[in-house]
Amino acid sequence: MLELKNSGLPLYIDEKNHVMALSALLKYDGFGRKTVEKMQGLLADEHDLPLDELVYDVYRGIAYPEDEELLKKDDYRYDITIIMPGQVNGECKKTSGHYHGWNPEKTNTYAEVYEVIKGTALYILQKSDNFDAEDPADVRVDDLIFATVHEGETILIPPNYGHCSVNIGDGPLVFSNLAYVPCPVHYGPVKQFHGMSFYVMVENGEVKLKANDRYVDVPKAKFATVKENPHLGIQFGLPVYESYKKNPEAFEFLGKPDGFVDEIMSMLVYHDELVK
Ligand SMILES: O=P(O)(O)OC[C@H]1O[C@](O)(CO)[C@@H](O)[C@@H]1O
Repeated sequence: MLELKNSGLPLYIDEKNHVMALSALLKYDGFGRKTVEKMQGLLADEHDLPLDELVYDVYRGIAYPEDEELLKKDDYRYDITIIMPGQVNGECKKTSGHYHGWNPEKTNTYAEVYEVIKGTALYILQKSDNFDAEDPADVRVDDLIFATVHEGETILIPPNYGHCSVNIGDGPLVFSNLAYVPCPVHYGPVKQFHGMSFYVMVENGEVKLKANDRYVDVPKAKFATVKENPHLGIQFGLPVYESYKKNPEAFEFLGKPDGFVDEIMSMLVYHDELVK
């Protein structure tokens, strides 16, 4: 068992099967598992799929019992996702991908915190102002960012961006999320197009992006890494769980995205090409 030290919590991963173990000091609400079978309709190449192969596990609602009241008051939830290593017909293992719903004012959709605890993540961020169009075929992508996040770093998923997490490392990808519980989650606009606007493949050992032709007029992709922002509670080396406990007010942007969009976007650092 390997301790997931970057989480700041007593969490462990079995190095053989990548299943997580939690200390009895922590409580958690439940566990969800996605196999290749459940990812059908979202993958780049669906010929001869290894249906039983594991893609990712999500452990929801992790907390120390004494922190439950704080999390409940703010309406936040702390979860851990483990995306397995490897590819499915050449495509890196990934989550389903979804868009968050609007805030009550319909000015912005909700943000989310993703902290990479182990491995390397590529987050596909695609902005769509009409992700909830009556006819999902009308959905257009207005901006596209591939953000690479390394172990020990954290990304804020900006409001208004659909997102999908991809494991581009050699081992398992373990990341936590701090999310606003009332946030609606929309899977339809991603499923309609059979995934996000690009698939992340491995060809001859190299990570390659493959356009999903079902989308039209996708803007030129941008490539990014991330930087810290202590004002929003994000300091690399300080686990998100601890940072939240120390200063819960810093995470106000989760439930109230208005007024934070530019600051969140400014945490992305742009590059000319995909960062590995
Ligand atoms: O399979 P789903 O529902 O898209 O969930 C995958 C991801 O979304 C989250 O629920 C949060 O956005 C994570 O816990 C998880 O990584």
